[in-house]
Amino acid sequence: MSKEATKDSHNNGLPKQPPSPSPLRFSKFFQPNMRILVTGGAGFIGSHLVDKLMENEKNEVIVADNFFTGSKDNLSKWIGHPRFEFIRHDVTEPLMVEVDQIYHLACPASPIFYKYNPVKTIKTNVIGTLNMLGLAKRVGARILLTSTSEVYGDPLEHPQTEEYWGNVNPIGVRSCYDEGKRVAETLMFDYHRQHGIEIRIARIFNTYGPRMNIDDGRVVSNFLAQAIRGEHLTVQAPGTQTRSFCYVSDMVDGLIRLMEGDNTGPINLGNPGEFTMMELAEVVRELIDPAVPAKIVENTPDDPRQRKPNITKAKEVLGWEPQVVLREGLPLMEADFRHRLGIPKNYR
Ligand SMILES: NC(=O)c1ccc[n+]([C@@H]2O[C@H](COP(=O)([O-])OP(=O)(O)OC[C@H]3O[C@@H](n4cnc5c(N)ncnc54)[C@H](O)[C@@H]3O)[C@@H](O)[C@H]2O)c1
Ligand SMILES: O=c1ccn([C@@H]2O[C@H](COP(=O)(O)OP(=O)(O)O[C@H]3OC[C@@H](O)[C@H](O)[C@H]3O)[C@@H](O)[C@H]2O)c(=O)[nH]1
Repeated sequence: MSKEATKDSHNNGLPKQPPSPSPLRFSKFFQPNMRILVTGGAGFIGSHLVDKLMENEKNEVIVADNFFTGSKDNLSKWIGHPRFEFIRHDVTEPLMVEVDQIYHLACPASPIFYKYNPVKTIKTNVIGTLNMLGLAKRVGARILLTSTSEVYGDPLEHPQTEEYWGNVNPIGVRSCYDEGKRVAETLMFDYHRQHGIEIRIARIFNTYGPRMNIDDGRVVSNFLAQAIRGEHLTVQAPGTQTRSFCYVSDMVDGLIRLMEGDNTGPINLGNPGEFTMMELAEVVRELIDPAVPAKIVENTPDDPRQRKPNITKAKEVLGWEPQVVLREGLPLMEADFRHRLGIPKNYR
């Protein structure tokens, strides 16, 4: 690509050519085919993504994480591996590394954590994404943002397609997260149009699986931990609100396909199986302990009343659809939770 092409601010309305990869990425003795940065790689989805990327011997993986909700335990098997590197880093600060791809996941995802310090959450989404885009621009890397179904807010269109612009409260207690992700998407497209950065955007719907924080506060981890401990399940009112739950291995597969493919997105990634929270509680009771009751408790403001992805686009452009249904995925997560809680099956 000529320098002129990058300078051309008109370019017939088309995005600019992507910048060339930095030659500095070859600066080490080991020359991977792909040097990949995963921000938020010590978290739930990030650590499963790292496991999958590390399966490919030609990949070198660098994780940057500040451990706000992530944990070293999630990456323990890779510490010391020659193709793996960990950097304790907050994405609200600039990062200088030479990489080919950036999976940008860093952001607290559970409502209790993202509401805990909302100013930090929005800084993470806005300044953190700006920093990662700046890095992508400097080194010529392709960058994938894990956006969220929360960009649809309390959706008036159901199921949600990527064309739906959403119904979001800009000043509510969830706005630091959902508006933060909306700005992050805007930044991604502005860098793409203005600087030719290669971007990918995944809109992730509720994802569950092993390694979620036990006290994460999200509904699947809460219900499982409660059922295993023999405590009542806390169904937040009214209990008729719906979500669609995707198993983490399916999500990781979708993210890698998106990164490797040609489509910028945004693309919905999620499992279209839709459940009310009452139904989810029933499935958990049935699988784990029918003796534990489900109780209705108070909800928090602006809780979306329904959510289900339309995944036609993911099927068409990525050849992707989830393989693991809820009744298969929950027992896999139960085994991990029992192990970590030290409560074997048939304990009580
Ligand atoms: N799990 C889901 O259901 C879901 C749904 C939609 C979108 N997502 C998105 O996927 C990504 C990962 O979610 P998750 O469920 O694995 O959450 P998680 O909380 O387990 O992981 C987030 C990781 O980001 C790190 N982090 C947070 N702020 C940071 C900062 N300022 N600098 C560096 N690291 C920081 C945390 O320490 C953690 O390791 C997030 O971007 C989230 O918004 C998740
Ligand atoms: O103990 C609980 C926790 C939650 N809930 C309900 O379960 C539903 C799901 O709540 P969660 O906290 O698991 O997650 P939410 O769907 O609200 O948000 C999630 O959406 C997608 C991602 O971006 C994030 O992971 C997170 O923001 C809500 O209706 C909530 O009211 C319960 O009934 N009981």
